[in-house]
Amino acid sequence: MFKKLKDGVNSLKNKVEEKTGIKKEENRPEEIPEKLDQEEIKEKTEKGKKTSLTTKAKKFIKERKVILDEKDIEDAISDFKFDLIENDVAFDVAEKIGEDVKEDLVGREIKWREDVGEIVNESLRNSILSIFESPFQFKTYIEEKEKPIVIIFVGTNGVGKTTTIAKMAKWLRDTDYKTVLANGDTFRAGAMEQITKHGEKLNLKVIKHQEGSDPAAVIYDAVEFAKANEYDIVLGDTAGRMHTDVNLMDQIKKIKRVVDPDLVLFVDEAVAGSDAVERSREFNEAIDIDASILTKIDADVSGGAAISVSYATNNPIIFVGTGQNYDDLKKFDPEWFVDEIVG
Ligand SMILES: Nc1nc2c(ncn2[C@@H]2O[C@H](COP(=O)(O)OP(=O)(O)OP(=O)(O)O)[C@@H](O)[C@H]2O)c(=O)[nH]1
Repeated sequence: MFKKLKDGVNSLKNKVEEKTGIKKEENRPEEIPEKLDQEEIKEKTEKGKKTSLTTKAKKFIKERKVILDEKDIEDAISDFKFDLIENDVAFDVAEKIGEDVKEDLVGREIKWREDVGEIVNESLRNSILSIFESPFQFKTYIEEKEKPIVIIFVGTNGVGKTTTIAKMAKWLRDTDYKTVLANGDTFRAGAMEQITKHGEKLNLKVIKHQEGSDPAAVIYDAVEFAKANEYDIVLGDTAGRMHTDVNLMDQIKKIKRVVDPDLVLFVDEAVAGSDAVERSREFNEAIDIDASILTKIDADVSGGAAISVSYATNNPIIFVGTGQNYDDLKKFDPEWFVDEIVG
């Protein structure tokens, strides 16, 4: 998973390693050579390696440590930012990560036995984890919040909103929360059928009105139903809409006004890459989302969208969709994500 991003990280590590002149552990001699082998320097220079590398190596062997300066890593960081952007990391996010890593590495004293790759890894880990940092925990929220909790799902067409609602509904049902579904997608005939089928399969109540009716009224009715029947959770589906469609964006604002949901969850597909990032920004601006869910992470995705959606909305990603079955919804774990990329 996330192979291309991993390649970018490895390339950054190799470049910084090369600049320090500190060899990878497996290539390192047991003891520090007393003096630099002049033949080796000559050979390296002749092969076209930069003089700065040999100077650095010479200095290192003499002093048994290297202090990284900006020019040592400038090019490597710049190439890395480019790799990030190529892998769906938004420009401002790539800038932030590049600057964080640079700030952390410049002036760093690296000693003989230290692993340069590991030092770069740590810098990257800290920078990416700081983007995902959030006090919000979905499970705790559901446990502690006054019931019924009303959650609406928003996003563009076909990204997996209804499927995600069904997956979440199953998990809530299995955790003994009384859950009702609301079909706020009155726009598309198939949508009603789709959510009704999920309701039947999961043995859950679905509140629906006829096609073309006001979606805000449907979800409002579901909330009233939940209150009257002591349900815990209302999951409201909404029609897929492009953030550029003013009328439909006005409609979702109305749903938010009328229903006053506890949580607005933005759903998008990880495969959409930078488009998902742009959409998350626009939806957040229009209706102030609380968290995101990225679907289709099981497809061959670059992974950059996860970092960028979180940064662009300043909100956590709480779940990822990992397939088309009911159990294919996993809690998003930033540590897992960073381990996948950085190793
Ligand atoms: N591989 C994979 N497919 C998914 C995932 N989530 C949803 N899908 C598939 O994506 C397609 C669209 O899903 P829907 O749930 O209908 O999407 P939607 O956002 O409700 O669509 P609209 O109602 O048109 O806006 C379906 O074929 C789903 O099975 C996932 O995590 N992985």
